[in-house]
Amino acid sequence: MTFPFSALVFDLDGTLIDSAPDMTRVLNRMLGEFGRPAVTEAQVRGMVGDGSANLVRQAFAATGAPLEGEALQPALSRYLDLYFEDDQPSTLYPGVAETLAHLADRGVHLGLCTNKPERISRKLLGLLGLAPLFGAVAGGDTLPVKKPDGRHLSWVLERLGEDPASPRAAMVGDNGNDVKAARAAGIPVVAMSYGYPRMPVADLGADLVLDHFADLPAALESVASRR
Ligand SMILES: O=C(O)COP(=O)(O)O
Ligand SMILES: [Mg+2]
Repeated sequence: MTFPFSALVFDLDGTLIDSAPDMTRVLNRMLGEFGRPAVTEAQVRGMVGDGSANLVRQAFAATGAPLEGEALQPALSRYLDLYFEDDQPSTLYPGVAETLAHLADRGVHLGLCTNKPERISRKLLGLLGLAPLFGAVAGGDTLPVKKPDGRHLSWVLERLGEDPASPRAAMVGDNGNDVKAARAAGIPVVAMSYGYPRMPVADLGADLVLDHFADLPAALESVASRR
C-alpha cells in the first residue's frame, strides 16, 4: 500500500534520541569550569526544547545568579564546543533506526527540524548512522527563526520537495514547539510520549500521542484515514 504521506519531518531531542544524559554531562563540565555546581538529568529534561542558548541560560539560573545576553556568550560557546567534541553518542529510542529505514524504503522523504544547533545535530546523525536517511536538516541556528515558528518546518518541507501550499507531510515531535510549528505549517503532528514534553503530553494538542516509535507507520496511516 502506498504510504499516505510523502514526507515526514522529525524532531531530534526527545523524539529520536534520548540526549538528556549527554546534555547533562556536557553542561556539568561547562558549569564546573564556570564555578557552578552540577545540575541533575531530571532538571535538564525540563530545560530542553528551546535551543542551546535557553538551555545554558536556565542552567545558570538554576545554579546561582542568572546570566543574560552578552554575559552568557562565553558559557554558551564553551558548551557548544564541548558538545561538538563529545564522543559518547546519544542513545536512539527503541525502534527508531529500524522504523526510519522502513519508511525510507517505502519512499517517504525524511527531514529533521530541531532546535539543537545544526553542526551538533548533523554530527549526532552521522555517529548514529542515520545521516544518509535524511534529505534535509534544519537546526536551531540554520535560519533566523526556529520552532515554534512554522517557517523552520516549512523550510525543511520545501527541501524535501513538498508544495508549501499543500504539503503531504506530517511532523513527529515531543513538545509544544513541535505541535505549534506543525500547526503553523499546516500539517498533522504526532507526539512521542517518552520525550521531554515539559507539560502533560496529552495537553500538547497533537493529533496523536504514541508510546512506541515502531508504531509510527501504522499510526500515521490511521491519522491520514481520519482526515
Ligand atoms: O536543543 C533543544 O533545545 C531541543 O531540540 P529539539 O528541537 O530537537 O527537541
Ligand atoms: Mg524535542
